[in-house]
Amino acid sequence: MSSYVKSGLCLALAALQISPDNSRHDVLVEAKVSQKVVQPLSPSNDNNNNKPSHDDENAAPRYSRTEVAEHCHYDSCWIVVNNKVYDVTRFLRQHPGGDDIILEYAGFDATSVFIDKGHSRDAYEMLAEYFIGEVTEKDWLPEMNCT
Ligand code: HEM
Repeated sequence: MSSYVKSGLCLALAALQISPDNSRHDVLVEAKVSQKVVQPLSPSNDNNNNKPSHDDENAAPRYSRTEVAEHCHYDSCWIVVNNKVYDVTRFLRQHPGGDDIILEYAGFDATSVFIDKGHSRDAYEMLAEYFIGEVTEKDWLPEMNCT
């Protein structure tokens, strides 16, 4: 698939808020259908309780899921895990599970798959190195437990 076509596809799926494996879609639809605001769960730090403050000028950059979806390429690969945005472009070639498996989720929410694969503590620590910001509050999804 050409990168031009893939870009378009990523953006279209992002507009519909659908992950490649559809795993996080139900959560969002359920939250919207029940007209409940998704709990404003803070993207907690892996050390926990480092809640972002809106007044904090040094707060991490915020990205909408549509912005994240633009980074769905080998040359620019962002993923979301628990409402945090990671630029894992530099890591693709180092990934023990191969680059393809991450690229499937490039531009998308990879929370379920990252956690379900049972990554080690080391993997979580590595992930933290690629943190670049947080998802904008309107696009937050309920967090999943990492343990
Ligand atoms: C995007 C979703 C991802 C998927 C689906 C995925 C999947 C996998 C799989 C299947 C393995 C096992 C490889 C094997 O048995 O040989 C693995 C291992 C590993 N992955 Fe990922 N991975 C993802 C993202 C990441 C990210 C973003 C990082 C860190 C920045 C990472 C770090 C590691 C590490 C360190 C291992 C070695 C085993 C461990 O320490 O847990 N992975 N991954």
